Amino acid sequence: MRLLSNPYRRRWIGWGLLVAAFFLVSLHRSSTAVLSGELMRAFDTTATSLGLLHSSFFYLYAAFQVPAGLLTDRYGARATAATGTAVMSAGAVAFGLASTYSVAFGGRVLVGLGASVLFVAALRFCANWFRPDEFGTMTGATFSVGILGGLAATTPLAVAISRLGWRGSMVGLGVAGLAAAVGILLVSHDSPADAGLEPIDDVPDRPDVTDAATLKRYVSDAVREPETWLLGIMLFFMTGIGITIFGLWGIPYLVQTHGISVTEASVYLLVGNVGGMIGPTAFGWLSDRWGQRTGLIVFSTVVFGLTWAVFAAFGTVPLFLVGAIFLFSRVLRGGVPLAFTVIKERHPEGASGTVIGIVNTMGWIGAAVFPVVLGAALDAYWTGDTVNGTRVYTELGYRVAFAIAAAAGLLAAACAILLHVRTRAERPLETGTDLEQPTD
Ligand SMILES: N[C@@H](Cc1c[nH]cn1)C(=O)NCC(=O)O
Repeated sequence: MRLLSNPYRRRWIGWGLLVAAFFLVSLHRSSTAVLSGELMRAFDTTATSLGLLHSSFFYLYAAFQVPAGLLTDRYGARATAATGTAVMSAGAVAFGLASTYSVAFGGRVLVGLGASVLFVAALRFCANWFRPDEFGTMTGATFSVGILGGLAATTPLAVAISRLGWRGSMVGLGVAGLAAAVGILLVSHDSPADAGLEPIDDVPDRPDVTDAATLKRYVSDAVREPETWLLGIMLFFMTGIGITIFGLWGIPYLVQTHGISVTEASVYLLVGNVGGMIGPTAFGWLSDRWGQRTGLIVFSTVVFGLTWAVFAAFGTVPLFLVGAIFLFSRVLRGGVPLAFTVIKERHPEGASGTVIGIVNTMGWIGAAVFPVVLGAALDAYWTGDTVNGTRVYTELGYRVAFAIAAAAGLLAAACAILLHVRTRAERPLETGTDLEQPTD
């Protein structure tokens, strides 16, 4: 019981439940790769209808980031996250039990809708329970849990499917999500005061909820601020290219240019994702210690652009270097989630969810756009070769795709540098005070 009545312990349990639900979001988001064969057999789908089932999640997720932020600020992180987790989990159960494609599609739509609130709600919770000089670490740690959820959608999900079947696995994830929803409702209160607890030292007393008229003003203030667009455009490139290469074209590139198996290729992506888990938490922690945000974002965007420039320049990079580059570049890219910390710190406390939702939207629009852009580049250099009906792309095609990724990285770096220069004159993060200040 002391666990729940001590605000310093309670905040970790509340956050743990929220990120457990966010872990499920990431798992569902990436699950179609492993589920695809089963779904084709169960519903006799074409590649197009399977693609629709997969991509509908991303479109819904992107479209609902702003409403998710508004709901979180208006009704609180607890109510919004518990409802979202329950909707997502009911969708997973419906998906697992579906007897037709339409029911499965409806279930997947519910999963996407419910899932869309959890990242924003988890960060809004952190804004109310953690000090400003802890928020960078919490942003990074939340992001890292997202990467872990994506990892769970690979071999662990495949093992679960082989033991429980795809339907049993989906229903199981749904039941786990419903349990998380109940836990969030019981424990993840909007603030220490809302939970009836003593305040936490140096955590400013924040409004649990914001009224609708004030929220409208916050949205118009945010969209008029150039920094919002610089952060959003930077995330558009970074999330878009990252998700496209690590979620889609990375495996075909390794298989087709190095002649290795899909299983072997997936090990290199796994190594990259391990880096992707370490980087955000490490950079968040460093950022809080150093009182530095935008300089770290600049560093990460430059490393990102240079990484893809290496692949664009050399095409077939030796495999040991591929592993090393994937690992280190993903670690060093860990400064990017600080974008959410920066936007939160530029606006009033009651707008945290809304402004985080606004910039996150742009990242996920990138994730919808770049698979098509890089796919078109590969198709443009395709020479007509196929193996077992699958297109085999040329090394030149991959180099052009990587050159686009490098150019996207440079544009992201330009946004980050501009942001850094514009915000340099503002006061640095004051640690240990009850004031939140714009950083850098
Ligand atoms: N972990 C990220 C998603 C991501 C980016 N690159 C690979 N995965 C994340 O948490 N993004 C925010 C969200 O809304 O999921």
